[in-house]
Amino acid sequence: MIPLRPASRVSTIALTTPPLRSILFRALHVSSTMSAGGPRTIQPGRPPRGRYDSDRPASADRRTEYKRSDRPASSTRGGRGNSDQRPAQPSFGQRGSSGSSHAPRSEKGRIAPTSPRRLASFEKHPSAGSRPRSSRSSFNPRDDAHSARFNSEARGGAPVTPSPKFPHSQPFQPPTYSSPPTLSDPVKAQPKPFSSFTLTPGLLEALTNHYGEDGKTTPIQALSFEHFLSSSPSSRSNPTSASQLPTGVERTILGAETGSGKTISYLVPLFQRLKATDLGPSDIAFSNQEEKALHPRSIILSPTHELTRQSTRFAKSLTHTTKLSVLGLSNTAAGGVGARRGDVDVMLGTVGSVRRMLGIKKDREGEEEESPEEDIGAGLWKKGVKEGLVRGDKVEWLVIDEADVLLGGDFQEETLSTLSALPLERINLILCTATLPPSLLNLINSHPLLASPKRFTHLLSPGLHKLPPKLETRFVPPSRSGNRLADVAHEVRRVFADDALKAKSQSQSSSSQNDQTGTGKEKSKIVIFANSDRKVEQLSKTLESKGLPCLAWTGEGAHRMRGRNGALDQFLLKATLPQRRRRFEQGPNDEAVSANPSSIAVGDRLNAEAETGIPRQAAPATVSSSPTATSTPTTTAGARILITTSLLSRGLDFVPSVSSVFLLDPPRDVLDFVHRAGRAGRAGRAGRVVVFGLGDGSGVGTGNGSGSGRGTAFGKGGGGGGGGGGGRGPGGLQVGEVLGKREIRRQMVGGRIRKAKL
Ligand SMILES: Nc1ncnc2c1ncn2[C@@H]1O[C@H](COP(=O)(O)OP(=O)(O)OP(=O)(O)O)[C@@H](O)[C@H]1O
Repeated sequence: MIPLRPASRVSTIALTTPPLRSILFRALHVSSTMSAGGPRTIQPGRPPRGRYDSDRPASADRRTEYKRSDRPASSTRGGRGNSDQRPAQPSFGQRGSSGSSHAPRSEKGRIAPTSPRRLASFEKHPSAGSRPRSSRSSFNPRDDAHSARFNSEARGGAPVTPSPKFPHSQPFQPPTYSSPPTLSDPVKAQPKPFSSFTLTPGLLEALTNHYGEDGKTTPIQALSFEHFLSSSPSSRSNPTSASQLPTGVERTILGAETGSGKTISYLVPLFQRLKATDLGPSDIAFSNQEEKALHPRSIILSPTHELTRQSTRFAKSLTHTTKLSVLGLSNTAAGGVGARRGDVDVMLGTVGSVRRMLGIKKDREGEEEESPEEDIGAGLWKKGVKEGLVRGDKVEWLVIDEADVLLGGDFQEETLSTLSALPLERINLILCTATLPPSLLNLINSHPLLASPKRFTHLLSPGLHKLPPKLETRFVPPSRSGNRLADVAHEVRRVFADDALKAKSQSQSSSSQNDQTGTGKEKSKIVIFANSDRKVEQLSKTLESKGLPCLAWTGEGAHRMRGRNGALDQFLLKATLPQRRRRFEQGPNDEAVSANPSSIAVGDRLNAEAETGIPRQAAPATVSSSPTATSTPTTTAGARILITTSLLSRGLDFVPSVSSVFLLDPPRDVLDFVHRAGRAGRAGRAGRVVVFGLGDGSGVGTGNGSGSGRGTAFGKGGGGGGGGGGGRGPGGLQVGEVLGKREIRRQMVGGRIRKAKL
């Protein structure tokens, strides 16, 4: 008899745009109720105990499954996804039954099968091969009551008060805004055709290329275009008249849920307005020194090099017919940065690289001046690009992408020092964010650099602080074996099997309709987030040992140190560049990488050999991008699993085949959850997020008075957000562990912050 996975281990709830504050409530609540026997109070410090309904040990279940399951390792090798291929975009805001597009739902009391073969037979004979749940788990009215409450809330009903039986069921304080942000009028945010706005022909053409003739704005784009493009700067009502800001200088905050098209919402107005104020060839008379300088007209700041590279490429794809120059400081063609002179219309970079390019020295109390190598992602400094190369005198626009990160936590000081080096009083400022914590609002209302002399215009999508509409959430409590890494491997296979079955049925239905094949050709992928580099390494080794090739991507990883995204190509969506630009943008190795998936491995491996001196035959299949790892850095073309940290949780647009996001560790806070989960279900697509380990002994930021002052909800500084349950979990993982602000920054920047010698 085929051993089946106990049904009670996974609970699935179709989410339809729930308010943030109940997400983690549900996480703990559901995981508690999922265990047989009803709810249990979470006890900090207690090790997790998973429960299976059958007497069969979990390990026996898994062993059998591993033996008989498909091995994606062999089947995917060499089959790299075409990340350049832009899929048909589903229209935004479409609601669908999220459950329908994912794993086949078993009837109540039945178990979802876990391999394609079993799934196929399950579809044919739903009653065969499944067994009724044990009496302990066959039906838990609390689950249903919970789902009903939750769905009612999601549909706009009154917020649900957490059950008093669960003291930790609402671990995060709901945001307490001193003056709550006002969401924009949903009528104004209605999607409109791009052609209904007065856009320059080149921009309209580029948008049409991307999203088709009948392409429409998303809500945040509608709000932004309406605000920035409906009239000329001078004719717009100018609330700054009582202030010191020159007429027309603006302060705007763009807030919208993840994957809702915020990048276009600031790029298009920016390009349009730069075009409007374009004076032609540089009007600056350079001194000898300045001749070597770059004079950007706009700067876009991001937290990571990966995001900078992706945004740069996207910006270039939008401007190729508008004759605006775009320069990414994180490009692989970094030599080009040093070679550039004079005006640049749009310059993109991490806050670290822009700061250094502006010639700002860092002066952190208690720390040594960081070496340029700290900011390793771009490799600029290794390539001899000089500090102080950029002048801020011509900057008209400044965009801070992921503003809640860059203006909060450990990035704040660095960002503010960068802003202070620019003539902010005459620069239009756009803050862009998917989460708007009170701390960010407080900062922009009170910090002299930002608050004075005018308030910000808030353009906030009605969907702000909601999960993408078609994102489904699952919670996987600790298994009986207590080995979370093995649980992840098990769930990976389950998800791949679900997706394969779905793709197969889609392809069958399309072939019967059109006598064609071709839907769902690309195999699904999973992005797994862990809270530390060490866990990324641990998990990648475990998955590798179980025949699941993966790419581990950490801040100090070898690929990153070479300043390239090549190995990530199979996971990241890349805007298509015109041929001639592509040649300029990509070095010879990158060109090869794009042209031929298998050449990723060759190109990177040769580089790795050159840099590390380790011969390539020693390379294992798994990519290990951490310098601390014992394995040789290489790449796995065709890997379907990406394991990473907060580094890739912000802003990055993953390929549509990334169907699922796994959270290995309990999310640090609600913001962390929203951003990590938001890497799936983008652009109105269906997706799922699977959260592991929220069961007994776990807890996230429950404010247990640990006094660490870290991991607090919604960026409110100070205590209250301790380590939750704090139980020592399986495999040496700390359950309920929270990340410090500094750790987040370290993961994103990628270098070590050295302490001053006392
Ligand atoms: N009007 C549109 N129609 C269809 N697809 C769109 C539209 N605008 C943007 N997209 C697509 O939506 C995806 C997400 O866009 P984008 O990365 O800008 O989201 P975001 O809101 O910045 O997400 P995050 O908060 O995670 O940074 C991209 O693949 C983009 O091409």
